Amino acid sequence: MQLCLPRQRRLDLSRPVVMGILNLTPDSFSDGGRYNRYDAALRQAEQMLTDGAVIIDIGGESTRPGAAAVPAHEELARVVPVIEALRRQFDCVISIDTSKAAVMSAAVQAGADIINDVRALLEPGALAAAVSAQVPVCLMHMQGAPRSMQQAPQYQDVVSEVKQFLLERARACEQAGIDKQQIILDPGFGFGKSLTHNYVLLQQLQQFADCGYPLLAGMSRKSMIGQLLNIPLNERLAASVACATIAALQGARIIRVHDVKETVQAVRVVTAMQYGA
Ligand SMILES: Nc1nc2[nH]c(SCCc3ccc(S(N)(=O)=O)cc3)nc2c(=O)[nH]1
Repeated sequence: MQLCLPRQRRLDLSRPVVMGILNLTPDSFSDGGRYNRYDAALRQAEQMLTDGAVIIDIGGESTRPGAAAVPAHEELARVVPVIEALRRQFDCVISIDTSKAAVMSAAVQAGADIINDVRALLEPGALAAAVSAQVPVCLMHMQGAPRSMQQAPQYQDVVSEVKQFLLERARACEQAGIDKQQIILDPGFGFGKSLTHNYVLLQQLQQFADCGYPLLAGMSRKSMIGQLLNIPLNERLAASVACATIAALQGARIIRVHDVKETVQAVRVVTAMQYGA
């Protein structure tokens, strides 16, 4: 299980790897101007790489519940300079967390290696942009849109409906010319799912891992932890590591987290148990 990256590089996914989250939205950095945010972002990326992150996931538009849309020019201004700097300074894998075709193209041009789209390439021009970019793509399930997705999530059978959506999107990508080996699937924890929906997806995660595509799981600090334990964002480390461990045990190959150091340690324990110390 390998992804083919630009510049003849490859990413081996025969074991789970940790993806560190680099949020470039203004609300995610204690305020300072654009340069302070840029500088802080590079320092945070370096720390995550030191802590063992294999992929840095860069996002310029918040997709948390209730988030407002960000215009393409603003998203570009946030992500392109950071991708260029990371590409110059580190030999890491960079993913761009975006749904906009223009941002996908510019980000890959600037040095991004993977397109991570929470809208599964359904936005106008996104599929064509991903095909042209010739990079791996992560297709994630979301019910509704960030502004309203958590108001009343509804499913007859959350596992089969999410799985069916992902397989349909994967087929569309393959028919458009994206190689099957370049497609990653993701059930989208917290994106139009109730607490119960999230835990049923987590309980049945092996079914997604068995679909024939590498699986990405992102539960770090999300409401499936906050609502369950009634604790604030900065107290969700232990339960986030528990979620990461459970996902790795069920075959997830990319674990998307804020707390890289602790998650790398937990994933290392899982791989020692599964494949030998
Ligand atoms: N592939 C992939 N990309 C992602 N990008 C993000 S940003 C998280 C936005 C958010 C925050 C909080 C909640 S909530 N209501 O569960 O607390 C939902 C969504 N996440 C993911 C994810 O999972 N996969």
